[in-house]
Amino acid sequence: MAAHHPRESQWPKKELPEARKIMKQIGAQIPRIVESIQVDWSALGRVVAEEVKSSEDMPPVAASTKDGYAVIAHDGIGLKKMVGVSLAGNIYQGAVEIGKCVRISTGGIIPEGADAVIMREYTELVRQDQQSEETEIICKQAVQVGENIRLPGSDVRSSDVIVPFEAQIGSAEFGILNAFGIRTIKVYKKPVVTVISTGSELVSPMVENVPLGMVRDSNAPQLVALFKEHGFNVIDGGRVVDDKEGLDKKLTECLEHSDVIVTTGGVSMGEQDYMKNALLHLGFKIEFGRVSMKPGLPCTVATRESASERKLKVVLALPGNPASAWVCSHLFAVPLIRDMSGYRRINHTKINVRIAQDIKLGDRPEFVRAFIEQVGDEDDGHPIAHVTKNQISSNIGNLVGAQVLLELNAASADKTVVPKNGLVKALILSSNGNF
Ligand SMILES: Nc1nc2c(c(=O)[nH]1)N[C@H]1C(S)=C(S)[C@@H](COP(=O)(O)OP(=O)(O)OC[C@H]3O[C@@H](n4cnc5c(N)ncnc54)[C@H](O)[C@@H]3O)O[C@H]1N2
Ligand code: MOO
Repeated sequence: MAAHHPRESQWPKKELPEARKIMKQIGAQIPRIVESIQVDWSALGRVVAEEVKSSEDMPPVAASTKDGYAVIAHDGIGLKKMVGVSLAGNIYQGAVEIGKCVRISTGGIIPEGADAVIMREYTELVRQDQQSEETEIICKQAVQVGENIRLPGSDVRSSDVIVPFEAQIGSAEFGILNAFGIRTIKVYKKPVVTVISTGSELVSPMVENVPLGMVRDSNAPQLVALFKEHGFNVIDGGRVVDDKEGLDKKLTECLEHSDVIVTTGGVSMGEQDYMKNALLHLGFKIEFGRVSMKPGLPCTVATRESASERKLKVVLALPGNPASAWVCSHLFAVPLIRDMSGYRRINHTKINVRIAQDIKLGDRPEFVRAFIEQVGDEDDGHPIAHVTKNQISSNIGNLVGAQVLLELNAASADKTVVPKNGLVKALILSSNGNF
């Protein structure tokens, strides 16, 4: 059987920029879906599909920005009789007149007649009653009209935009939506992503004594976790053995409820690598079947038209090596899913870093896992990056602690090494939705 197995890949190697362009084109073909949700914790991280406007002024009335006394500015320094208190949540109903004041707390409503607040620190207590309530104070400093007062609408005016179209709901947006009592909001619906591990050697991570030749499935937990970190709607689709019928069945089953499927394993040259054929058999178009990058050479992406609201199903069939699956997920799956979820910025932020050691360049562009030294180089401000453990793509240890992916070119005739302290581009592996 193996003798008939091809000795060369039929899939042309795409250059990385071309593969990225194809991913963008796929994203552009998929319509974004709008849904209405409650403004509760589940709204965090969602992308807003409408411009949210305020319905009222904030603050609604003039309020104090300091703890002190509401006074009339031109009344000047000297003795003031205290006629009442205006605490946050407790309105003083009377009015302030010349020679009088009202004790006020930060956020308290400015009483009628008053046009300034003098801070407590610039006053002196003269008299108090038997209940220790202040009755007379001296203002030791003059105040200007409007001093320590927030005017109505000085924060937000009625009909101002409070959360812009396509903003992501983070703590600040969540806060302002709550400040205005907005209970429902239109957001982009998250695509459903299913992760499937393929491989006849795989056993559950729960297995204590793994038989020789078998391995615990770590790709599915790793990728489900990565997608959860990004706030995606992800399902663990389980494992399937390397077998044509089994793969067909599993993919067909998962396609029913998924917009995107991410599989690992079975995409290279092995005699049991059926994934590409399974996709072709299910009517998918292979958009690319190899990418000139390390790790991730056999990274495969396929699409098929669908009658669903997204109009297109996408399968990212990633290599089984743990580092390859993880890096390809960052580079291809995360930006596509972010795109489908309505994010404006879908790619990782790139920064320049200095490398802490010589790095030998390979025959393909390479994404090297690295961490950033806490204290940057104070001479020029570039963070210093240290490569994590042995970078071989079958290793899993090099992913632990990785904060950036160093983006290195392939070696050329005149450049085979990036020397220590050399500057290289690095992708920040933040799961922060703002990227
Ligand atoms: N003759 C060639 N051989 C290989 C080539 C090639 O071009 N010609 N490419 C190599 C590259 S590059 C990669 S990457 C791997 C990818 O192979 P597959 O995607 O077919 O992956 P598998 O063979 O199924 O598995 C590879 C490796 O990863 C382990 N694995 C798989 N799934 C999991 C999982 N869910 N959890 C943990 N570990 C997993 C698997 O046991 C294998 O050790 O192919 C090279 N070969
Ligand atoms: O490209 Mo593979 O992912 O190097 O081992």
